[in-house]
Amino acid sequence: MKETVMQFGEGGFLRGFVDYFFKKLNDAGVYEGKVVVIQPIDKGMVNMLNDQNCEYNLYLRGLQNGEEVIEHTHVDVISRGINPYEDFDAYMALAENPDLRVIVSNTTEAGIEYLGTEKLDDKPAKSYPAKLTQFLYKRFQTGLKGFILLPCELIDHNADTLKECVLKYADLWELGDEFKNWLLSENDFCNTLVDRIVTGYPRAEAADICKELGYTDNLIDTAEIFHLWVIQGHHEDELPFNKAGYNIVWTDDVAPYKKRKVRILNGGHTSMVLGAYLYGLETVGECLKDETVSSYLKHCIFEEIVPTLGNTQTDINFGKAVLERFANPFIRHMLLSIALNSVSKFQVRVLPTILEHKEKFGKYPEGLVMSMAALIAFYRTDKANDGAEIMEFMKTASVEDIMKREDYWHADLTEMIPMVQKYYDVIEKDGMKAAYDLVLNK
Ligand SMILES: NC(=O)c1ccc[n+]([C@@H]2O[C@H](COP(=O)([O-])OP(=O)(O)OC[C@H]3O[C@@H](n4cnc5c(N)ncnc54)[C@H](O)[C@@H]3O)[C@@H](O)[C@H]2O)c1
Ligand SMILES: O=P(O)(O)OC[C@@H](O)[C@@H](O)[C@H](O)[C@H](O)CO
Repeated sequence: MKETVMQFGEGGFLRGFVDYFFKKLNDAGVYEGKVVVIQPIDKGMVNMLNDQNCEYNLYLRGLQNGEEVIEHTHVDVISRGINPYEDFDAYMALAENPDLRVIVSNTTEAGIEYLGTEKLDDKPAKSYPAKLTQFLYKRFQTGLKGFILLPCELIDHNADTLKECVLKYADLWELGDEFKNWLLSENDFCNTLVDRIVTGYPRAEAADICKELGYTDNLIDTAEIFHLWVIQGHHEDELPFNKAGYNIVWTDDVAPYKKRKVRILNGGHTSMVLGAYLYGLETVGECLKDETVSSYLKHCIFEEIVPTLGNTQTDINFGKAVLERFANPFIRHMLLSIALNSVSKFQVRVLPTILEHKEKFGKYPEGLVMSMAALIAFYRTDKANDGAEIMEFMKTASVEDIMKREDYWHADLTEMIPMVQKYYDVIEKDGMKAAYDLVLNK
């Protein structure tokens, strides 16, 4: 089968998300094309992929309407893996393939960067955008059609940032205006938002799974069933994921989807985990099983976050899906891992809801404000994990001084100090249970 998709990255996320969708597209008979995988950095796993004919088993596991569901897919949509550090020519030769049409990537939050130190004739250039520029320039020279680019990196405006980096390399390497015009007019850099928890290789269960399969698979992948891929652009005719039954949204603006996801899912996590840890729990699953903490989470999501967003049916449904996802018995998500860098997460994921709630309803939301007090109490413990300065300051500074750190919160929070102080005192004197009860009017 022809190769139509080039994928930068061979990690668990892309294999449990993008490759799964292309596999299902092919199976549904609405698309014909394989994915060729490029290893973005010199140390990687394309050899492992090639060693097993680029096939692997993916297990999607979770709750659907309260029932445990497991979906097993033997993914065979990847044609081959190329390591450009070992075979740069094979990588560049792909530019001459007229069938190649889509470029996807997940190079972590660090991958889309402009270094400015590489040369056009490096084999290959170091950063992902530089490698991509080498490739796109070759494509331009062939006179073939441009690409649909779907970066999956979890950074704001992922495609715009990638395009900016490529344009900078075009300037650095003096590739000319004609190339830059082609880049802008013949290629569509689509911002995307990806949402699926991919838990990767199931170390503890792998031996049993291989026994059942009857062969060794070193690249077994696991993920939740839920998926959402929002793509800013309109290529639904060429990539008819929806016809294959998947929740891929083509839109003119990815921003509202991102806001919903960050405020409800990530905001739900960040407002819950610090207090829940102080309360004595370890995982998100335990929180959902605990009556007090799950009531608190539901209160934050459905009484505070969702109403602030606008209380649309879509917001409510997303909130319900998040509860089911958090309760997924197959995922052991540690509170302390979510707690990493909570100060900046709180500023982006929770605080905007608190401030908008006050603006919209004239009062601060009790549950989320309490979570700020819990955050301060958590940073007094030795479990906090954040920048050195933040940890040192947060450990001993007064609630008032912490609230006044506009460099942390990017807002003036003076008005909120008495409320946060009240909850902080309750947590310190009577413990988390008392703070939860106060929020829930018990
Ligand atoms: N696992 C999830 O649930 C999930 C969900 C959504 C998004 N993500 C994001 O995906 C990323 C992790 O992906 P994964 O779970 O497949 O992990 P992984 O470690 O299996 O894969 C990481 C991939 O990124 C590449 N990479 C790493 N550093 C790079 C760099 N500096 N430049 C270019 N490429 C680089 C690696 O070569 C590899 O292909 C994280 O950034 C995470 O935020 C993960
Ligand atoms: O990955 P982080 O540390 O930025 O945030 C922790 C979680 O909120 C996050 O991993 C979610 O589970 C994920 O964003 C779901 O798509």
